[in-house]
Amino acid sequence: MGLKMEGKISLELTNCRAKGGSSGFKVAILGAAGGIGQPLSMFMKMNPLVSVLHLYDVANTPGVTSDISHMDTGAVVRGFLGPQQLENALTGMDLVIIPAGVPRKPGMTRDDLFNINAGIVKTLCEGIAKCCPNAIVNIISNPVNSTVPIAAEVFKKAGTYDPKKLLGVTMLDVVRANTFVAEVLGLDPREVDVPVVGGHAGITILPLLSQINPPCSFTSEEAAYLTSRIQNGGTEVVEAKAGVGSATLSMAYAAVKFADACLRGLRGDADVIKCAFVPSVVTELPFFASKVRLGRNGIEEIYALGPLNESERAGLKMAKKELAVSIEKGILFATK
Ligand SMILES: NC(=O)c1ccc[n+]([C@@H]2O[C@H](COP(=O)([O-])OP(=O)(O)OC[C@H]3O[C@@H](n4cnc5c(N)ncnc54)[C@H](O)[C@@H]3O)[C@@H](O)[C@H]2O)c1
Ligand SMILES: O=C(O)C[C@H](O)C(=O)O
Repeated sequence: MGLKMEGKISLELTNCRAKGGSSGFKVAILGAAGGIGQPLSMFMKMNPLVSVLHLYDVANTPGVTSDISHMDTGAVVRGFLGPQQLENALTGMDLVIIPAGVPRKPGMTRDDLFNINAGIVKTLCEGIAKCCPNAIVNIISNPVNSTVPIAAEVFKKAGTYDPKKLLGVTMLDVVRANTFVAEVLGLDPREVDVPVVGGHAGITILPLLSQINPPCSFTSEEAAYLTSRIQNGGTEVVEAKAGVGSATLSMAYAAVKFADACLRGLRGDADVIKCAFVPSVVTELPFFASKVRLGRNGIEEIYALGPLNESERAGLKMAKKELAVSIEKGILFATK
C-alpha cells in the first residue's frame, strides 16, 4: 500500500506508526475547540507528562486536532466530535479537563450562564462516570461555584463519587492575584504566591493578602484596590473583549498550570500544593476553595484557612453567604 490514497496521505498508515511518549498520562479536554480549549490543547500537547491527548467538542474538533497533531511533541492526539464519540473520548483517561460551555458577555454574571452550562456539565460528567470513573476531573465551566456541586451529584448518583478527584479550577484567580500584587510591590510575579480561597465569582473570590509568600504588608488603600481588582479580574477581561467572550489565554495558562500540578501529584511528586474549589470541611459549606495538596489519589490534604485579619474575616462571611446559594442551586439542579 502506498502512502498516498487519492491524493491524501493514508491516515490509517500514519496512525499505525504514531508513537507517543512510552510513559505518561492520558488526558481528555472537553470543549477543546473553544476559546480556552484551543490554547489549552496546545499547551497540553507540549506537556511531557502527557502521552495521549483526546480532544472532544461538539464542533470543529477535526480541524483543531489535525492542527495540533502536527506539533513534534510526544503526546499522541486524537479528536472526537459530537455526543456519539464522547464515550470513546473518555475511555481510559487519567485526567479530564472541562472548559465546555458558553462564556459571559458584558453585563452578565457567571450565574447567568447556569441555564446553559449546568446541563452541559451534567451530561459530560455522566460520560465520565460511565467511561473513566477513576479520572481526576478539573472543572473550568462557569459558574464553577455551581458546576462543581453538579458534578458531585452526578457522580454520587452513578455510585462513582470520589471527592478526592473532583476539583473546580480557581487557578486564574491565583494567577491574577500574583500578577496584581507583584505590580503593586514592584516584584517579579513568579516570586509571589497569593492564596485565594472561597469560590470563583465576585465577592466569593477571597484573596488572603495577609498570607502572601513572601510576607508583605499593604496600606488599607492598597489592600482594598487589590481585593477589588482580583475579584473583578474576569469582568475586566469580559468588558475589554466587548462581547466576544471572556478570558481564554490567561485561563488556558492557568488551566495548564493546574493540570500539570494534578499530573505531578499523580506521578508521586511531593509537596504539590495549589488552591482549588473542592469538596471540603474547611468551613461549614460542602464545597470551598482553599489550598490543597495533590498526590497519587488526587486531593491528599486540604489545608485550613489559617489566621485571617479583620477585613478577610468580613470578606469570608459575605463570601460564604453567596457561596451557599450557588452550591445549593447546583445540587438542586442535579438532583431534581
Ligand atoms: N474557571 C475559570 O476561571 C474560567 C475562566 C475563563 C472562562 N471560564 C468558563 O469556561 C467556559 C468556556 O469558555 P470559552 O471562552 O472557552 O468559551 P467558548 O465559547 O470559546 O468555547 C466553549 C466550547 O465549548 C464547546 N461546547 C459547547 N457545548 C458542549 C458540549 N455539550 N460538549 C462539549 N463541548 C461543548 C463549544 O463548541 C466551544 O468550542 C465558560 O463557561 C467560561 O465562563 C472559566
Ligand atoms: O469572568 C468570566 O466570566 C470568566 C472567568 O470566570 C474569569 O474569571 O475570567
